[in-house]
Amino acid sequence: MAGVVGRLIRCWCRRAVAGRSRSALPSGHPALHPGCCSLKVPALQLHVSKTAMGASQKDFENAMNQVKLLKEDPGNEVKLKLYALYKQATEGPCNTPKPGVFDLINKAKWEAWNALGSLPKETARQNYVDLVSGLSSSSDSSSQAKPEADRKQAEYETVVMTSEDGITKIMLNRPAKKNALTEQMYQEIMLALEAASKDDSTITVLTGNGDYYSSGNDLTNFTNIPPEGVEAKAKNSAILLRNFVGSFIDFPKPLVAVVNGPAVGISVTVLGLFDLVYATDRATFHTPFSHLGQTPEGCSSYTFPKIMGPAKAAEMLIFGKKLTAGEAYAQGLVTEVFPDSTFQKEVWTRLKAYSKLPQNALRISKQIIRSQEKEKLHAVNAKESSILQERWLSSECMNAIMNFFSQKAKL
Ligand SMILES: CCCCCC/C=C/C(=O)SCCNC(=O)CCNC(=O)[C@H](O)C(C)(C)COP(=O)(O)OP(=O)(O)OC[C@H]1O[C@@H](n2cnc3c(N)ncnc32)[C@H](O)[C@@H]1OP(=O)(O)O
Repeated sequence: MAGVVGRLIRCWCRRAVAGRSRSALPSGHPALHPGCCSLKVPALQLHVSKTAMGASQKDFENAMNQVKLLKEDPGNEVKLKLYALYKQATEGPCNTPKPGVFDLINKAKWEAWNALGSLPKETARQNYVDLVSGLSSSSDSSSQAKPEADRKQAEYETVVMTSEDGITKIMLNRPAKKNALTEQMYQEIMLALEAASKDDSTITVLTGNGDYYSSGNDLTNFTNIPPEGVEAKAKNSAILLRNFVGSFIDFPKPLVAVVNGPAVGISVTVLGLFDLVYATDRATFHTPFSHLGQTPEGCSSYTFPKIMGPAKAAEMLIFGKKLTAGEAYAQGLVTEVFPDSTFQKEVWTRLKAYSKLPQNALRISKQIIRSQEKEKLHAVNAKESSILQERWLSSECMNAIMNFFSQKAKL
């Protein structure tokens, strides 16, 4: 089914990007027209309410025009994201009924929009502008050489993305909150990964700013309950989680975690989807799911037993044992541990050398290794997300989160 949707979306979007339906364009946003698709859906006329734009209306309109000028097809995932961010920025949370199961294109569009949950309009608008600027800079870079300077890519609020020496670095940037992952941060990491997958870099790195790599899911994510209630919140969170982990499963380039400090929860479980995990000897690896009334995610219910054996995986994922960097290395979760004093220097020297290797050979080698299990990983991700959707409604989970905020029950 996904293949069918992919083909229909590619077809639907091709005409939009090629601008063949440009004449149907309302002033502003490109119409997304089904083009040659066998499945006929009305051309999407997106009208922008002036009041929805706010202060960055000019940037927003410029971004919409930039989409029409893109030299390269950014891929259907990105086009669905553009569509979703546009709707969120102009209409707010998804407010239409879910299309029928056979209405493949509109269902894919609806799911993309719905996955943004209660993302504020202003954030959606900014993310739209950032995504387009990332696309424009990468399509420009394919046509002209840029000095090998530190090129700051799209502006995000919770991550910093830079590209230099063939390496795109995505740095989690909420050090005061131990880089806890808010809903906005999940979205921005996905957007940054999408941009990194399309830019001219060879390797992509995820790291943290400050003394923590990441303390995992921001527990305040469970406190902003929308008017639709906790069930809707759990459902939207499960969609967001599945999309987030899916971004790592599908990432096409060598992906490296530079674990600069302690790592908790989902920031640990997705490590099984990275190609290299370099850690400072200060780092620890903690997956306290039972403690929080929750269950494993990030495909760790499958990857961790494969990496470290069922007994060690159970000790981490079921019983919440916190590993030192040395233990994580011994169990195969970490590729190499470095002394904290020389960690950054050693790791970046090594990565700069790796980034000089033939780009396509690196990418194709990764694909050979990862493609054998991609379908399985997506199935595991779907299962884990649906189980967590239930767990988040449990009293065990709600009590654990209240404990954290009332007594600051630290892990
Ligand atoms: C869309 C949903 C997807 C969900 C996917 C499922 C994911 C599951 C997980 O990731 S489970 C793991 C969740 N993480 C935690 O439970 C960690 C909670 N934090 C702590 O236990 C501690 O903060 C610590 C051990 C990480 C660090 O302790 P310490 O060194 O003493 O620092 P502070 O506690 O003072 O932290 C500074 C500041 O940051 C706030 N903070 C830290 N981590 C989180 C967090 N995960 N969520 C929310 N806030 C966090 C902490 O409250 C302090 O804030 P303050 O300065 O008091 O305002």
